[in-house]
Amino acid sequence: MRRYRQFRRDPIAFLENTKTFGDVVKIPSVNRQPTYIIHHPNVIRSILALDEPKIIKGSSAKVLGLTLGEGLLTSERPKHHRQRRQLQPAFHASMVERACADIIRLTAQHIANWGVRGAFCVSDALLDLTLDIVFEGLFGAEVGKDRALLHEIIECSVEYSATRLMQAIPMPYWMPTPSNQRHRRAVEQLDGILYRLLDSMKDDADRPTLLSHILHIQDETGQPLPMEEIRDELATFVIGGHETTANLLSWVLYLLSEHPSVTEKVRKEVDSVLGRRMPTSADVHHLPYVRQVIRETLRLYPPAWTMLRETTELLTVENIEIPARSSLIISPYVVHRDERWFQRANEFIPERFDEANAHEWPRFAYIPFGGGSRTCIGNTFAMAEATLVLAAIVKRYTWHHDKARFVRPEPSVSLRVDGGLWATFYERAPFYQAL
Ligand code: HEM
Repeated sequence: MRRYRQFRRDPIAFLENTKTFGDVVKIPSVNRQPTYIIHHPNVIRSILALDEPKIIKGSSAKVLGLTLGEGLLTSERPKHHRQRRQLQPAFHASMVERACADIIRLTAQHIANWGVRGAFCVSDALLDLTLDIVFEGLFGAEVGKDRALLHEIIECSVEYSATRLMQAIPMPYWMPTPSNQRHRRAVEQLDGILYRLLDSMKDDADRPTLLSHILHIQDETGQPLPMEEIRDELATFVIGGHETTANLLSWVLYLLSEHPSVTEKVRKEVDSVLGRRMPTSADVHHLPYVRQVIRETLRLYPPAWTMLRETTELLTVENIEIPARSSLIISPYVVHRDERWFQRANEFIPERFDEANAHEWPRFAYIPFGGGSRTCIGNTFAMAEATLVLAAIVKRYTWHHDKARFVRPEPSVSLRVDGGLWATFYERAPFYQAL
């Protein structure tokens, strides 16, 4: 119980400390289900990719499922296989390319007044931007008058899920506790917004977006997906697809503000590639240093800081036996900072991702987007989005974060900046403001 309390108080420090006990560390059970913390890339590979038939998401998916239902993130086999097969084509490079136009337009609108605001919470501003990008870029719809309510609903359900995921024995969901009731109300409101969105999109389903792709999916008998399943996918993309990228961008802005020489290199690249013009989707692949900065930020502050699994059968890997019905915790945050795979692991060195350098780490030592059949379906989209948003910000502004506020990670469902990142932005010379 003492260990469990330590975990709840500071999960990241707890997970990091367990590294000193080995590559697979067993934590005694508080609910008759032993927990194993996994630190070795080979064991991670086995869990995420090689031994998938013995692994499920289990209770963590059930917790997130209270909000997301059985969408792609929370479903189990065989439903997950079918959903992945149906949804994968929507994430084709051509869809990402089409969405880039929305990303660039929305970024220009959202950042337009950052230079006259003084210090503000840029993490909140990024959440607002990435929410619009999911709605307009992926659904072809506007957030509209539901914006404030939607942020509130998402915050309520994320907080609720984060708390419940950390509880060894959570209160049953049917009990009318204040937090259960608040969560139920939030889910009802979310349903209202998503079903209204679906209603309004029926006549516009021919625009090539992720949403229209979902609306056109048919089963073997030619039937469309049930409305409840479409709702679950939309909830998954809204909640899974915006805070992760917003948090990533907050951490990028923080790290750049702390590392002026890296910022200078980024600025040089952005200025030389874009000159006076706006970024376009083609620039995503012509800004290699920007992408290295993003990859290195994903290493140090991976938004998905843990991945949770359960065994359904005995798993034997690297001579270690993990019994059936065990909980498994993989922490990209901890694995990414392991000196065995990354030299000067706690330092921000984007050059380690330079294509010219041989990447010497084992494949599953760098897993910001997971691995195996449950790899993030939005990874290409997220990388394109982060690259374009960062390029647009760098082109127009310099900034520094508020050093009076201590910046540290808050491990919620994804890895936030605790209290949000506060920063002041300054317009660069007009030549660079062509956005
Ligand atoms: C920086 C941004 C992002 C990060 C770091 C990230 C990370 C991840 C990770 C680690 C997983 C695997 C979770 C697990 O195995 O338990 C995942 C799954 C997923 N992500 Fe992302 N993600 C990001 C952005 C996005 C975006 C933009 C979308 C949607 C457009 C998205 C949609 C999903 C979905 C639907 C899944 C479930 C995939 C499946 O189980 O088949 N993510 N993400």
